[in-house]
Amino acid sequence: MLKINNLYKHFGSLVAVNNLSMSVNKGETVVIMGPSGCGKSTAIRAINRLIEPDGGSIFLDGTDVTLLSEEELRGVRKRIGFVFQQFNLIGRLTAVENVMLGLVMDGLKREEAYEKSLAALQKVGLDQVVDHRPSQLSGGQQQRVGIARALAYEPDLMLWDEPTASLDPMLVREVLVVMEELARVRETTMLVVTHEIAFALHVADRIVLMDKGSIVESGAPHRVFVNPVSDVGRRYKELIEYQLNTSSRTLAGERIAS
Ligand SMILES: Nc1ncnc2c1ncn2[C@@H]1O[C@H](COP(=O)(O)OP(=O)(O)OP(=O)(O)O)[C@@H](O)[C@H]1O
Repeated sequence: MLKINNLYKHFGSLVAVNNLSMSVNKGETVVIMGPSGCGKSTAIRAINRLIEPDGGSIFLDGTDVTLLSEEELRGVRKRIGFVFQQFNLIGRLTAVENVMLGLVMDGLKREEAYEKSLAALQKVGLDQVVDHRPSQLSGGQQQRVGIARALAYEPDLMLWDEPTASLDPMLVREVLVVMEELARVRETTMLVVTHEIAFALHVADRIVLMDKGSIVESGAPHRVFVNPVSDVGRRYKELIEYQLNTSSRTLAGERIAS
């Protein structure tokens, strides 16, 4: 479905993505993780050329998107759903109107756009609030509208760039549950940039770890986090062990201060 070869991107003297090669098979959920600033967002944004790569190729179903004209790219972008950290909803439109907007602008009849949008909102569990405006929705619900907006296109590939990063921690779970369900159904191939370790451990088919613009290791979550071969992998392993250990000690009633 997606094959990236030797992707390269620099900003002035800073090399943000260096010789990155990876692939995602149809129906797979692949999670990219790594320290802040290691190039995850740059890499994922290069796939639909929100960021123009400086080198390498990106094949989506055999088509190299780096070679497409602006018009051809518009067609390909419809097959790629993108969920950002910011929801970017339009405040004066209702949830369903926010989802419909792109479809109508792309020439779909209003009724058809409405039906598709309702179905997408149902998939993210928002069928009860389709007429609410963003200000009437929680952050988690707003992000689910953002997800529905991408799903309404029935994309072949969904790209997620830290979809929970701007959410109140109490609302993160509801978005992760929606993502988990989409991964489970496997209609959509997913490439996810996230710092949510539990999601990566539980849901990813494969983890890709980056550091300083390059992939330092990749593999099944259990292998990467239990037997890491990179410094970044070992740091994640330590973090998981710390979180598990402190959570279980606290649940057992053991606390530093009482
Ligand atoms: N438009 C830009 N102009 C200049 N430098 C940029 C630009 N976008 C990103 N960078 C730099 O490129 C590097 C990679 O950034 P990127 O956002 O891809 O990292 P990231 O791994 O997604 O980080 P985070 O986890 O904090 O979101 C960083 O050093 C960043 O400051």
